Amino acid sequence: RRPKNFPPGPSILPILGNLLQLNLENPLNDFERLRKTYGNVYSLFLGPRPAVIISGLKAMKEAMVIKGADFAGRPQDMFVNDVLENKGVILADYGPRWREHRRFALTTLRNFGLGKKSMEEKIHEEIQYIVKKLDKSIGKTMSPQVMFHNAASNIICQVLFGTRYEYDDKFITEMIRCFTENAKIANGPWAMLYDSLPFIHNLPLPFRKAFDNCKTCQDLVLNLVSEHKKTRVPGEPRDFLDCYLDELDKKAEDSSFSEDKLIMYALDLHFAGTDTTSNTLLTGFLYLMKYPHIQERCQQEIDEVLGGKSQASYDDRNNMPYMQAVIHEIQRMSNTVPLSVFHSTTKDTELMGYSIPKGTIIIQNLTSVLNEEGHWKYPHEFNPENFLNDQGEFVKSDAFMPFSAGPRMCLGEGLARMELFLIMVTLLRKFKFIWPEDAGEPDFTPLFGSTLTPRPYRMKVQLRSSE
Ligand code: HEM
Repeated sequence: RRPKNFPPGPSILPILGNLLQLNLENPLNDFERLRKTYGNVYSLFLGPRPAVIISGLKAMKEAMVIKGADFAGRPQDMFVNDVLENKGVILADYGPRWREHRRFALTTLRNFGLGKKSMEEKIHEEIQYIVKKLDKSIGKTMSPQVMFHNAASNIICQVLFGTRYEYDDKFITEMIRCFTENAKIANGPWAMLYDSLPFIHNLPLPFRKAFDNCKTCQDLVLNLVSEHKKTRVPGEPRDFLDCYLDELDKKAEDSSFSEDKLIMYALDLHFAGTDTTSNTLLTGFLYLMKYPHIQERCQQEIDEVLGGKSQASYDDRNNMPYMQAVIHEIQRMSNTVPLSVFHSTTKDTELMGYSIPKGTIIIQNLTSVLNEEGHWKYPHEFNPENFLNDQGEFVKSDAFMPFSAGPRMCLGEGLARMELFLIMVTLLRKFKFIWPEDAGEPDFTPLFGSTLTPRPYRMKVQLRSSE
C-alpha cells in the first residue's frame, strides 16, 4: 500500500507490484503513458519496492538540484549492486566513500589532461585510427559499431591504464562484449524480475550472464593492476591505476580506498566512458546520413573555421555555432541514458508537495525532459534549430539534461563533450557519409537498456576531397 501523501500511481498487485503494467523489454512508452495519467511525479511498485518516477524539467530540477542532497543516494540492494558487488563509484551511496572516490576521479582526469591540450592530443591520436579504418572503406559500405566503441574505449583506457589497444586485441574486444551485453541486461526484463522477486536470485536464469561478464572484466583489470604494481614508481603515476595505488600507499586510517574497490572503479569508468559516447556517435551519424543537408552545412562551417589548420581544437567550438547545435541536438535525440542511473532518497523528503520516505527508489525519466513541450522549438523532431536563436547563435536550454543534474551528475561530461566535438568535426571534415541506397529507410527505434543503442547499420564512406 502507498504511504500517506505518497505520489499517486496505478493499483498494486501483491508480490508483482506494478510489473504487469510495464513492458519489461522497454518500459519508456509505459512511463510516458503513466505520466499522462498521474502527472510528473508518480509511483510504481517494482515487486514490493516503491519507486517514484520523476518527469519534466520542473520536478527534475526540484529533486536533483534544489533538493540535490535529499535525492543523491543510490539503491543498495538491486540487481546491478549484486553484479558490481557494491563497489565502484557509480552505484556508491551518498556518503564519504562516494564523495572521496568522485573527487579522486575528477582530480585524476584533470591531472591526465582533461580540459587541457594533452587530452585533445590523446583524442586526436585515437581519431587517426578511426580515419585509417574509414580510409580502408572509401567507396564501400562499413559498419561503424565496433569502431566507435573501440575508439571511445581506447580514449578512456589511455587515462585509466596508460595504454591503447589495437581494435582486434582480446582485452578490448572482451571488455566491450561484456559491457554491451551487461548494458542491455541491466535495465532489461530479467533484471526487473530479479529486483522484484528475491526468491529467484540463485536460480540459473539468464541474468547470471551479467555476473559472468563482470567476473571476466574483473580478471582482465586484475592482470593490469598486477603489472602496474610491478612496474610503477611510487609518487610518479603514469595513469589512473598508479594514482590509486599511490593513494593506497598513504594509508590514511579512515580512507575509503582499497585495492578491491580499485578494480570495480576502473571498470565503472571504462564502462561509463565507452558505451555512452559511442552510442551517441552512432546515433549522430545515422541522423547526419538521414539529413545530408545538415551534414553539408556542418562541413561548410568546419571548412570556413578551420581553413588550412592541420587539426581542430576544442576551442574551435566557440566559432562553430551550427556544429555545436548539431552535436547537442544529436545528444538530445539519442537520449543515450534514458532513465539516468537510479537514485534513492537519503532522508524523508518532499517533492512537488508529495511526501517521499528515505530509501525510496527514484527513477529519472530524462526522456521526458529532453523532449518536453515548451522548452524546444521542435521537441519531437531532429532539428539543430532547437539550439540556435534568431541570430544563428548557439543557445542551450535548461532542459538539455542528457548528463542529468545535481550532485550525481555525470562526472565524465567534460571528456564526453570533447570527444564528441573532436571526433565529429575531424571525420566530417575529411569524409562524406551516405546512407546506402539498398538499405531501405534508416530505423531510429533504439534498442533499450541502461543505454539506448541504435540498431546496427552500415554507412557508405566517400572522401570529400574527391567530390
Ligand atoms: C555522451 C556521453 C555520456 C552521457 C550521455 C552520460 C550520462 C550519464 C548519466 C545520465 C549519468 C547518471 C547521473 C545521475 O545519476 O544523476 C552518468 C553518471 C556517470 N558518468 Fe556519464 N555519461 C557520458 C559519458 C561519460 C564518460 C566519458 C565518463 C567517464 C569518465 C562517464 C562517467 C560517469 C560516472 C563515473 C558516473 C557516475 C557519477 C556518480 O554517481 O557520482 N560518463 N553519466
